[in-house]
Amino acid sequence: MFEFRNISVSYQTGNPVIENFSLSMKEGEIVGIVGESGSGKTTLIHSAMGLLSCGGKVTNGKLTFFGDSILDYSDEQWRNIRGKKIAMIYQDSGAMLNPIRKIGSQYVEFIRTHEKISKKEAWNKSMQLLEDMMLSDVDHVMNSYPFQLSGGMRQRVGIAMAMTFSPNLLLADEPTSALDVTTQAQIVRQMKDLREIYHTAIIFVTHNIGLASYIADRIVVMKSGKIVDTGTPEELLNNPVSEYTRKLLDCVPTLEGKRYV
Ligand SMILES: Nc1ncnc2c1ncn2[C@@H]1O[C@H](COP(=O)(O)OP(=O)(O)OP(=O)(O)O)[C@@H](O)[C@H]1O
Repeated sequence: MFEFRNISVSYQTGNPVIENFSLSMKEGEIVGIVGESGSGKTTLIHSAMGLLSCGGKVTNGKLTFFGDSILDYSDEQWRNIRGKKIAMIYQDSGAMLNPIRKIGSQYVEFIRTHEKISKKEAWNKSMQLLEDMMLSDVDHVMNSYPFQLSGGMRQRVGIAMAMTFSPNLLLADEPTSALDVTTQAQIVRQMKDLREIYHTAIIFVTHNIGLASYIADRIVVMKSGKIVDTGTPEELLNNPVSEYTRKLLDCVPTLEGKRYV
């Protein structure tokens, strides 16, 4: 469905920050990308969204979406897939919301820029998606300003908006790291449920290999822009190839020899 084939990425400053990275995503698959700060995780998912900043460029390799080479896409082609077929959520997706407009009016406008439906239909669709994210009292949420919601509620709104058009691929950049552990656990569980409802594939970027093991079908460990390990959570937990993965695993708490991820 989506493939990074042997890609390298550089910024204007020179040396590649990602080198020969390959990953092929299946429909509905969740892949966790794990690595320390600066390993290239955000650069990788920005490249998949056509959003590399500051002169960042894919200098080698191919990115394909259902067989189409997206590196050759025009602005118009990008507009048709970005937000609709490939969506993204951030550490604080609420920060993307306009602080002086209520959630409902922003959500309705967002839907109507991509789909020709009435305001009422867009309102009802927003309410349904917020309910899918387990937000209670969605009327209240729709009539609130972003600052009137908690961080966890804003993040749920951001995820609901990203899921609006049942994207084929959701790029999630540390989507829960700004939240307390209880909210983090609830949202990760809900993201797994969303995959069941919408069959969306998810690339879940995180520093936390324990969290990746919980949510992902497959984990890719990155260090300095390169893949150093890959496998199912079970394979990586029981049989890590690289020393770096072993060090990440050492940070996961154990009790009587059992690792608690
Ligand atoms: N706009 C930019 N211009 C130049 N170099 C950049 C730019 N953005 C990132 N880099 C460099 O690319 C490398 C990878 O950064 P990136 O943000 O992708 O890593 P990351 O794994 O997502 O880190 P973090 O977990 O801290 O978000 C780093 O060496 C960083 O300094």
